[in-house]
Amino acid sequence: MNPVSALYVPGDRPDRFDKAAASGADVVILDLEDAVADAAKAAALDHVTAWLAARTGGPEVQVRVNVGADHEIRAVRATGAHVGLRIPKVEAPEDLGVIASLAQGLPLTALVESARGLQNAGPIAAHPAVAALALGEADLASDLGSTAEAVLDHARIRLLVAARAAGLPAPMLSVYPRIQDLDGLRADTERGRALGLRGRTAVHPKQLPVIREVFAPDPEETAWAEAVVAALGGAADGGGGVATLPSGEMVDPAMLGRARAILAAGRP
Ligand SMILES: CC(C)(COP(=O)(O)OP(=O)(O)OC[C@H]1O[C@@H](n2cnc3c(N)ncnc32)[C@H](O)[C@@H]1OP(=O)(O)O)[C@@H](O)C(=O)NCCC(=O)NCCSC(=O)C[C@H](O)C(=O)O
Ligand SMILES: [Mg+2]
Repeated sequence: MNPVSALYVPGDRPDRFDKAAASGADVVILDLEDAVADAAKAAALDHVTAWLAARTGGPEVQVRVNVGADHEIRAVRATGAHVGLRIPKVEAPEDLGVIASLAQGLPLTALVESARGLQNAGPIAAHPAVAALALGEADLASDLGSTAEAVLDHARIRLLVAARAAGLPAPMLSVYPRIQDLDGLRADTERGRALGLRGRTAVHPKQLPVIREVFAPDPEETAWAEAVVAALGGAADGGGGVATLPSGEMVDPAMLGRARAILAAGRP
């Protein structure tokens, strides 16, 4: 199944690393950036690298490094752990040159968190070291001076288009910082899902069940996808053709890609 949930844990809270790994999140993000005060950054890097070096299994892990902190990438690389690197505040593909060479093949998730980054989302996504895009909505709102839903939706859509045009997966949604407001989390996550984003990053384990529920395979969508594949199986492989579903909907190969993606996303 594609990852749909990720949990941030501050790098200076090693007491929480194992909890995060056992939380059921598909991805654990060890944060060295904004969740860690400047005075604690060196100790956080030590905690993160020690944990990575000792780790023997568990969910996918990413490390969010600081802007310009090449030594952090070197230190993570030196652990030999196969982790992803989450690169904050990427504004242009040139920002990734040195990082990509230091990363030596570790997959990069580029965080787009500014107007300039959003303008350059296409070229950033096309950088060969970039495996995924993600939006940093809090920083973006500060840069734009707007928290309007329409502005946020616009940013989400632009990021989705940039990612898909570069052949990358649909981005996950950014964090929802109001931890106690699970109804608000659900509503906002459903809005993001309807736009086409897939999955969400969390800041607290209690947010994970809501995220998982919103991104669970939708039985109606799955039934539609199965019907499309059943109706078009032979015709599409043979180069085209139309069919009519029992519901009366006309379908042709244009719908087959989406149907197959829905079925693939629900498969373990
Ligand atoms: C937000 C928090 C500081 C809240 O911490 P706290 O008040 O201590 O939480 P609780 O008392 O409710 O904790 C209950 C139990 O859950 C465990 N817990 C809590 N949070 C985590 C976590 N993130 N990972 C693992 N485990 C967690 C506690 O240990 C308790 O367990 P137990 O004692 O066994 O009952 C805190 O949740 C936190 O630090 N969250 C992560 C914050 C973070 O990383 N932020 C940075 C990413 S978001 C961002 O940067 C924005 C982005 O860049 C943008 O621009 O948009
Ligand atoms: Mg940010």
